[in-house]
Amino acid sequence: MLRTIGLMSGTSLDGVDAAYVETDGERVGRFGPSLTIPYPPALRRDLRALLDAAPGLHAEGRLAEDPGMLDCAHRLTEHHAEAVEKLGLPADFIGFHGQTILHRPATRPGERGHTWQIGEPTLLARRTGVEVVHDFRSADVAAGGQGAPLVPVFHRVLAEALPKPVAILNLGGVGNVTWIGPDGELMAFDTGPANGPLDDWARRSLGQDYDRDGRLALAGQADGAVLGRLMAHPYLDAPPPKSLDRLDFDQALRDSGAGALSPADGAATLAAFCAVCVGAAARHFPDPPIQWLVAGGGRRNPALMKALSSMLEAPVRPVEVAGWDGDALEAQAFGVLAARVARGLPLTFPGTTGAPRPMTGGQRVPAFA
Ligand SMILES: Nc1ncnc2c1ncn2[C@@H]1O[C@H](COP(=O)(O)OP(=O)(O)OP(=O)(O)O)[C@@H](O)[C@H]1O
Ligand SMILES: CC(=O)N[C@H]1[C@@H]2OC[C@@H](O2)[C@@H](O)[C@@H]1O[C@H](C)C(=O)O
Repeated sequence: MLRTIGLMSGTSLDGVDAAYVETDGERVGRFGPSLTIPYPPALRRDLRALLDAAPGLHAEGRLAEDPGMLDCAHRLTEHHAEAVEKLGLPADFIGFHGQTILHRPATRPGERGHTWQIGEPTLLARRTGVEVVHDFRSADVAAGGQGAPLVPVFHRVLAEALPKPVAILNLGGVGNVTWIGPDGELMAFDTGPANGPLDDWARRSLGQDYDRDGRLALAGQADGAVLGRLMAHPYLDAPPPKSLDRLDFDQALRDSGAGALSPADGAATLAAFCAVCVGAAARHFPDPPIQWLVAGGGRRNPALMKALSSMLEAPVRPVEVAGWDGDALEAQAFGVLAARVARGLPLTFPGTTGAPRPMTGGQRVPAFA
């Protein structure tokens, strides 16, 4: 077994999750401690500004040298190094996802896709003295895959003993789902917006980072007209494979008229829309799941969990019912993925990213003694 530390900083831009896992990439020997290092407010703000600017900078070919981007990459890497130091455990590999600032997979055959995760793997290897595995998505995108989601192969390891079919739903800034069939078949894709638009709404209407415990959403009513307009978005019916950039629905949300709703009704509508997207996702599965297991920060939002329960036919429960840690799951996944890279095992599959065949990926930066 390899001793790994997985590091994931998700689309919510709230910080970096770190988790220790002993694994050979195909099984987990032991989970160890995990922790989160929140990003300071200034870094969150700068990352958000970078996310907004990234499409324009990319189109002009200026993203790679953008001083703001380089500065953010450096600062967030320092927080990743701090997370590893705080865990304080010896490791053979670090799985370093980096911060996604732009995700544009190819939309048709022959088109060239792009996915950008920022961070300084060499700095991280120097600071920690541990070999760093990074750049998990670009080989898949270069081969015409979506480059996301990457966690499904880890979900399958976790769910080995569970009755199938089972659906594992991650509610981060964006939602993503893994359906696992009776023989371990995988179907995975991004469902739609999850906490991202809700967080933006809470920031605007409450001046808070998020709608804690869904209090605002629970006080409102979903608006049928706005919801109807959002439900017409072509992403929902599009067959998988498919994946999203954090801001892909921003224009549709602006056009939907949601901005004119009261704070509570707006939050209720966004929570309902997240659930509608998951309901639409379920229509793509080969067979209905026996249960839904929910990971990510959204499982802590009772408004989202309630909306999901009324939308879906099977029970919807946090992953903790299966004995997993819903806050550490994505970080753990990048430990397992680092081990898979080290062992030359595939990361992505036709059923997960639409890769043409099971694909290896990732790059390695050696440890500096
Ligand atoms: N108590 C809570 N009540 C309501 N929402 C919560 C609560 N705790 C966390 N959240 C939501 O969860 C979000 C963070 O989720 P998470 O850490 O899973 O996202 P992420 O990993 O950054 O995103 P992604 O999985 O898309 O990369 C917060 O921004 C917030 O919206
Ligand atoms: C491009 C990118 O960073 N995508 C993230 C994002 O956050 C959730 C969803 O969208 C998922 O597709 C992915 O993250 C997880 C870790 C994944 O690749 O499985």
